[in-house]
Amino acid sequence: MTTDPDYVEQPSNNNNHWEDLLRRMLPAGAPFPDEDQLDFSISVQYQPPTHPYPTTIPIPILKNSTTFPKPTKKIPQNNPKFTTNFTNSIISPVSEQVSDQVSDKVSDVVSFDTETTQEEEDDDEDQRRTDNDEDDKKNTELSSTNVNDEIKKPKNHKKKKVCTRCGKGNRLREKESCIVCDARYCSNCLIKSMGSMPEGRKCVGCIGQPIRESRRRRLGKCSRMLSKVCSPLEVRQIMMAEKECPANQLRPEQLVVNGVELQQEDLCELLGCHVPPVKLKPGRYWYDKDSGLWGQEGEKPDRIISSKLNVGGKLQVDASNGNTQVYINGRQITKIELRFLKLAKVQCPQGTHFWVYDDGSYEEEGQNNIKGNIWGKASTRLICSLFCLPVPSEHSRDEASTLLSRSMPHNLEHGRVEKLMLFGLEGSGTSTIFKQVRFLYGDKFTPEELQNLKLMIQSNMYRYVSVLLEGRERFEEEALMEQNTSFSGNEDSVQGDSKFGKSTRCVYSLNTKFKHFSDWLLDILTMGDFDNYFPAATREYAPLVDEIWKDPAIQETYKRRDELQHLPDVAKYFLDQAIELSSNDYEPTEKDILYAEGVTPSNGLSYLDFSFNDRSPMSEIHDENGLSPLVKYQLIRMSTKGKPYDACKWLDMFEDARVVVFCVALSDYDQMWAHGSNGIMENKMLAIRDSFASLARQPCFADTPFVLILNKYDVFEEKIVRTPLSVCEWFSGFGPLKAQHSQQSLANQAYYYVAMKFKELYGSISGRKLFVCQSVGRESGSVEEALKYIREVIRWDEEREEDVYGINVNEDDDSFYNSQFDCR
Ligand SMILES: Nc1nc2c(ncn2[C@@H]2O[C@H](COP(=O)(O)OP(=O)(O)OP(=O)(O)O)[C@@H](O)[C@H]2O)c(=O)[nH]1
Ligand SMILES: [Mg+2]
Repeated sequence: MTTDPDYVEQPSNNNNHWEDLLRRMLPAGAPFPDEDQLDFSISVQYQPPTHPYPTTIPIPILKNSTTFPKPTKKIPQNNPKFTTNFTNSIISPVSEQVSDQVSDKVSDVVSFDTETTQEEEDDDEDQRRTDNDEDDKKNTELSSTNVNDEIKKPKNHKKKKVCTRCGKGNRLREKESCIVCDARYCSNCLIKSMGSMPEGRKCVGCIGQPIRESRRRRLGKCSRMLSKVCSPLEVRQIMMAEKECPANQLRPEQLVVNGVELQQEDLCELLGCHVPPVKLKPGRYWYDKDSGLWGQEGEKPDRIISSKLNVGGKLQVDASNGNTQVYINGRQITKIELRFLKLAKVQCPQGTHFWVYDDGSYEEEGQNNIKGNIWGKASTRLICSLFCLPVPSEHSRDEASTLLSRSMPHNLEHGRVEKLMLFGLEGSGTSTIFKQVRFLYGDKFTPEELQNLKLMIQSNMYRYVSVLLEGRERFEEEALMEQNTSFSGNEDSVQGDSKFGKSTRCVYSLNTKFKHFSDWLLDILTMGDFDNYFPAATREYAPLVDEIWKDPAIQETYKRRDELQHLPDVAKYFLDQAIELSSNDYEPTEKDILYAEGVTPSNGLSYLDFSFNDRSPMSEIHDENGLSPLVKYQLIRMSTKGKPYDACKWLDMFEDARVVVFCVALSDYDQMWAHGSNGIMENKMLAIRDSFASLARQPCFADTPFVLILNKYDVFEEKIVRTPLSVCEWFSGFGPLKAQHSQQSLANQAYYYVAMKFKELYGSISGRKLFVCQSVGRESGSVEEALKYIREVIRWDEEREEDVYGINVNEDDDSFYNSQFDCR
């Protein structure tokens, strides 16, 4: 491919430039893809050999192209354009012919760049003209209905992508838009049109005017374009002004509390109290003055604010639309609250009327007898937070007053937590990914945790030995039986006792000196006494374990590990270092912890708070000191041990999850799995497919983006050359292109095929796009890339939401296209 030196510098000067470049990347004769058909929802990881920081980026799928994708393309290392995360990325056009092998349906799923119709364009013209009115109307109507249903996506947004001031640029170029009138400006015109931005991103003529409500959620959130145009200090000042200047604040008439519209003094009281409802949007709310519970009208409580505020009307019995016949301070509570109360062991038969005070103490109405404190136990606070019910912080008042006493109330933004739900069938690697996230971004392991991990690792070691010893017994029996049935009287052919013409030894026969230990260990396991001895006796038997592990009979047994249930491949890793792991001063390394089984519960919930600590332009904006990122994440791992998600009654507690991540071990396509209560064996990938489908059908995740992690790519790559993908009947249509034989390219094709099968399935269930990335759970870099991909998906989803209002600034797309430009 030829290089055009001008193009990197001035891509925006020529609207067709990217097309030229793209055309050059396509094989001769391939039809040129329509930009609306680009699909970023499959990610590949590429690790260039000489680059220190590999990156995952989404690959655009170019529909209607006629050739199979070339898997990767390199970006020149010395390209000055790439100083961001994407420096080391690759991007390649991927023909959706792969998907055509699967079905055309996928192309029908909703994408961010939806096709437009004339009717919709006309509608949109009207829409735009009346948009401000509509915002206002909405504010007065204070509707809480789904915005997606309410407002059509503006269909002339291609026109809008052009800079309002200079008229230049195409839809792929970044724009920043005015938070009042939505006029868009390119980087050259931004400062000229918005000046010093004393009220944030507003055209000079819009200063003083109220913002569009649809922009409220993004107030104070910097875009990449702004951070390129202004210095970090300026960005901080502009963002602070945007969030805090009076013109951009809510107006009292936009809020109705307990059926009564607020007055200015009510709003002041509400926002000025110790614990105000942060990030308040226009709407109708209910407020329980006695407990401080606060929620949207018709919804469960959303937060706990200061009690006893004199705002709004009287709390109505049906304020939260509950139907449980249990009442708190006169309000009929919702099902979720009732479930929580039951878990918190509060007796609440139907008809109970509770009186709950702002410190959490409660009593039954009329009994004058405090029965306890609802939020008293740490465990109930945890359940509460997992159920998305508000939790009063013991220090909430202190915290809030400290925050308020600081000059920067935007610190409240620290409260933003995005929940990432991680699901996957047993063996998919969710546990490993969870641990990797903790190593990458979470808290360090405390000495106590390390001590527990050490004991767990030591116990596990004895479990592995016992599985091997048990398997050895079985194999020995089988081998001897076989030898004896084929015994033809030739006594020389067998070793051992030939007195009765029977062989008594074979490759699985254990050295007699281990016999006693072996019998004892298997006995205590059978009797359920294992935990009484281990890990306490670890050190005592460690030399023996070491010897047994090296014994040829055990090594022979290990060779047949595929036939041994409950023997993970990490057994070798730990048994190889049995002596070291048993010493007194052994401390688990990161790798030991990563490989250790049982660190996260394999049945139930675990959660982990983290934030990205990378400081690239792709990462979130940071606080005023530039130290900690403002967006926090909570990774919630939910393991159901194969139980169908339909049977998980707790799932709807996570309806506010920001993204659902489903992890699949790609290498499971040839594995068998006992399914259902009858234990019938079936291909594991079919079980995974059904499990994934059942999750995708959950109404609570109907609006949540889904990311599929295709994990264990390393094992897959190695396996695919030996075992065809089509051993799984779901993948029987896979026909790899003959021209590409290499292991990598075969694995790559198979990866896309599997991804498209899942996308097709998800599309048919939800009508939406599934995002897919690959990973190797044991490699931290790979998990890091998968996480960044998930973060991008969240951003896209945010922008999609905004696009519904016609304010998509399309920043991310631009970066990807830029990356693509450089694939020469
Ligand atoms: N080779 C390879 N092994 C992996 C990968 N991801 C996880 N593993 C291993 O696969 C095994 C199963 O992974 P786990 O992390 O236990 O996943 P899980 O079974 O979903 O989680 P649990 O239910 O807690 O057991 C472990 O031995 C991991 O070390 C990977 O990408 N490549
Ligand atoms: Mg496991």
